[in-house]
Amino acid sequence: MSQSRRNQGPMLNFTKMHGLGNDFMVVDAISQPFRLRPEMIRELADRNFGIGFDQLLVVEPPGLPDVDFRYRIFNSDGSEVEQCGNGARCFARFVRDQRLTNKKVIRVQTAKGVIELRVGRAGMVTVDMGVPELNPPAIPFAADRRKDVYTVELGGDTVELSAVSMGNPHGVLLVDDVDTAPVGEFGPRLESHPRFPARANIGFLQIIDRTRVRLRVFERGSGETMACGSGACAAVVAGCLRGLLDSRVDVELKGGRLVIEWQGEGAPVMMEGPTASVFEGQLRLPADQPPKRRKSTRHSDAKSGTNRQNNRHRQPATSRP
Ligand SMILES: N[C@H](CCC[C@H](N)C(=O)O)C(=O)O
Repeated sequence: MSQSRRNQGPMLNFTKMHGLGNDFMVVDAISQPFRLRPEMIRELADRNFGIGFDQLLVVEPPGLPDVDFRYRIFNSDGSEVEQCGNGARCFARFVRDQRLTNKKVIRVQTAKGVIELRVGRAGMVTVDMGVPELNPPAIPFAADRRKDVYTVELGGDTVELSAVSMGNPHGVLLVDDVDTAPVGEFGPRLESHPRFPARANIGFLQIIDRTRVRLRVFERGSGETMACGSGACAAVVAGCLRGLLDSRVDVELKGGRLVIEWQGEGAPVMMEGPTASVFEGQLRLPADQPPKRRKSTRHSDAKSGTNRQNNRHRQPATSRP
């Protein structure tokens, strides 16, 4: 066997998806061996030299009872994070497209808890994003007590922002017009501001009226994206805490619209929006990725009790050459 063949690892099947232009590489790590190092994720995320994506989403077998899958999320800088709202909707579509389940209500374990995904018609998915966390230590955000609006020193400037966790940390600033907001200047400086010890996603929120807003988000670990689902949730929470929004809000992002509902403190934030599957691909992993064979887990609908297997999308995971 040639040297080059010996240096080649297994093939990896993936699907490219997006939620309002926030785009993802999605991998079924149940049916095929998968393990990537952060530098490999950064290479694959590169829009010139790799596949190009904002986040990598990985489907794993559940680690908890009464949960269908585990959902791991990696930013384009290789960092693993706790939540991705647009990704959660695409996750629900992916596991059904790949016949890993035929359930319409899917429970998914993330690094920070369990979220419930409800598949609707025409690619629409509703996600229960959980109860927002507002206590500074849990966000995490450095503050001596919880406030609805904090003043943050930023070099010679000071900015007012709300701090919210949707499982992942967000800072939300009010702006008059998102088109002229200082996203490129303040985004990176606030993303890595010392008061956000785990860094943060930074939302720039323009209130149109009590039921409509516009939003741009400079995402932690990925930069400005076309849309941010958890950011839309955090922005509506911030607007409600300031008494500026009703409980159901249309959030206009660069890539399109999400509908966010929040009934107030202690209630979960509900997010509804579209999903899109763009293409399926294969790549060959480097040889130093020893396959960890997992037993294949097929999920069946509790009612039908049937397992549907689909090889339509997937080559059998190749063993090492
Ligand atoms: N950049 C985020 C993860 C992706 C969130 C976003 N794509 C969404 O739809 O919620 C973070 O580091 O917390």
